[in-house]
Amino acid sequence: MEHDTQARVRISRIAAHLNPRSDGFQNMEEYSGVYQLNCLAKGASPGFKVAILGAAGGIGQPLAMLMKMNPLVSVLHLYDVVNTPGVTADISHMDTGAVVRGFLGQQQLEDALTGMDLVIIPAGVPRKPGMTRDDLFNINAGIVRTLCEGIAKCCPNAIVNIISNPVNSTVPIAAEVFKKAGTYNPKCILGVTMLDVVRANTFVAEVLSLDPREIDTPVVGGHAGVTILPLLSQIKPPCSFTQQEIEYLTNRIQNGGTEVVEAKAGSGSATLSMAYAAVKFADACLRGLRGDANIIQCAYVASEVTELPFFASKVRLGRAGVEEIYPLGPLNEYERAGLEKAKKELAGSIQKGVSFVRK
Ligand SMILES: NC(=O)C1=CN([C@@H]2O[C@H](COP(=O)(O)OP(=O)(O)OC[C@H]3O[C@@H](n4cnc5c(N)ncnc54)[C@H](O)[C@@H]3O)[C@@H](O)[C@H]2O)C=CC1
Ligand SMILES: O=C([O-])CC(=O)C(=O)O
Repeated sequence: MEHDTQARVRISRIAAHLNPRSDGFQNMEEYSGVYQLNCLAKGASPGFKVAILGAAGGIGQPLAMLMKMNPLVSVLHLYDVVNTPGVTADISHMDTGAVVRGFLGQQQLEDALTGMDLVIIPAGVPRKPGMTRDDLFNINAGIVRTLCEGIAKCCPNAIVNIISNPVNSTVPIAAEVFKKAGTYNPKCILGVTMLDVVRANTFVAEVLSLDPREIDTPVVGGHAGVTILPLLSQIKPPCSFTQQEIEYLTNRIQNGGTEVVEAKAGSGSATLSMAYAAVKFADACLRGLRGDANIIQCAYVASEVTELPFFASKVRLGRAGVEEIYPLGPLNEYERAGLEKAKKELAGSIQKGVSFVRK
């Protein structure tokens, strides 16, 4: 009995230390037992602190699970406006190093963000068949703005990975929010276009009967329709295609998201492949933060590669976030024509995002 009481006191102290405002959970009474035991079971291992905003969603849940498995993560904060107690309790039982804490609702956003090194944002509504990514703007623009206001206040130096669509506009929205707050660092805000690269590698490997893990396809521009521009002429190792294969691959990569939206027939868009891509990208950001050399990925960032203020291209990730942005390299005629189409659409999406915050 005596022993039990002492153990309980010790557990509460550790829980309070790890999450001093844990009483914010709406269902904390039922939840606290699970949470506190979890905290006692694990100590924080050395590594990075990562928050996922939208952690209870279709992308958020598998993303949270995969980040819990990442040895570079010591603390994982799961934030959403619904269901985080359940998701947190569930994921916290995984016997990996990261300590998991859940945060529910706007009043806990600041606690979720304080001290974070990397913030990943998959919050917002997904597409249904017949919609474009831009059709999500009206709802998702406001969500991303609010979340970025929190980041600008609580962890202005964190690297931010933006998944919420339309990425072509939500990244400019984030930049404007940070500018308003006086904490804008263009090296830290990255639109996640990794799924386009993942798809490109998969589809190219299918066409050439190769292992997708051996293929590295740069995909530049943005993340919607014609703004997704795969540079098949620059694949490593070099590959050659017929014109018919080039057109098939470009079209399939540009419409990969729609392919999934239609197959899911109203129940959402890509979640599992997106979580995989998001973790691949987040892991690259963390390895960059750790100081690993030569971490190069495609991302949609503030850029001078074209005349547009934002553009996706290969970037080198490091301790400061985006440390170098690579030029597009030599394009063939087909890619040059694609670039012109991409830039035209991107210009409008960027302007729409900027005006949303400035208005
Ligand atoms: N960048 C990319 O390559 C991709 C982007 N996406 C986008 O990711 C977003 C999320 O997709 P899913 O996870 O499938 O949607 P979902 O609807 O399954 O999950 C979204 C989650 O966001 C949460 N949420 C809503 N408002 C919030 C707020 N203010 N703060 C925190 N959380 C909030 C919801 O409660 C929900 O749990 C969509 O906008 C989708 O278009 C999806 C696939 C690929
Ligand atoms: O297509 C969508 O709406 C989701 C997305 O961005 C993708 O799967 O690439």
